[in-house]
Amino acid sequence: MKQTQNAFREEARTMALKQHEGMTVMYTAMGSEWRPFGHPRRRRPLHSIAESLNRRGYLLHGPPGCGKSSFIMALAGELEYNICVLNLSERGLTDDRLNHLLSVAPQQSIILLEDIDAAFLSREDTPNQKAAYEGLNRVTFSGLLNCLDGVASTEARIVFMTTNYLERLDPALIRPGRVDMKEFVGYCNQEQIELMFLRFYKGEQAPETREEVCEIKKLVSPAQIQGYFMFHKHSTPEAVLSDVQTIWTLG
Ligand SMILES: Nc1ncnc2c1ncn2[C@@H]1O[C@H](COP(=O)(O)OP(=O)(O)OP(=O)(O)O)[C@@H](O)[C@H]1O
Repeated sequence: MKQTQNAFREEARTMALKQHEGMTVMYTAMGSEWRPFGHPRRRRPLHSIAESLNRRGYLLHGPPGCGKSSFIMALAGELEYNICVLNLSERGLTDDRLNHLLSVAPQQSIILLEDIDAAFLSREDTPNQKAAYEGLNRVTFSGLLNCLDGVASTEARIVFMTTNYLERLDPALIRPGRVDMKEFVGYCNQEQIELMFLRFYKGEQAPETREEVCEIKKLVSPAQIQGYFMFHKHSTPEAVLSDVQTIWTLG
């Protein structure tokens, strides 16, 4: 019986080794032994290190409701990637847990760190706030940087961060190598307003209403326009047209 078990184990080991041929397995120390950690990674030729310097992380910044998350959803759909969302402000998320989660995140996935500015204290916070913060079990800034550098070396993962406040981010977080592309996602321009109205109203009462919106010349987000559409789902064209000002006050 024992012999059969050993033979079976040996065969499983050989099969596992075969399966991971050409792959680099990562291990972590658990007590006194090493255990495989995360998914095996394809062996990395040296020249790929230089190549990958160009494709590590992306930062989308801009006012709320302008489409940062929607863009990432659409991109994931297009690439057939999954999205792993992480809230760094979550209580109990320590450096180790973050490191672990990033290592075992499914392959072909976008790691999305939302509202990255909210995860750390800014220099203006009071000593009281700092003390309260330090008492919590949380991710440290240097822990996050290490984790990000680790993810960057794995294949088939893309890191996206979003924030409403670019100016609150520490330059170390968004330096090239960690964030290689920063993109501002802002309020609607006239063309976008037109497109949204035309799509929603299929041309019916669209023209006058969108002209009204453009004429007001106030910044408007796609989320605000969408909220307005929802509010007026069953309204008459006259009501839609007479109520344009509420785009900025609804919700
Ligand atoms: N370009 C767009 N076209 C149509 N709808 C949009 C567009 N951008 C955003 N929306 C709609 O606005 C809502 C909010 O968008 P989203 O969550 O992507 O914004 P966000 O920039 O990520 O906001 P926040 O900074 O608050 O997280 C969603 O319901 C989305 O459908």
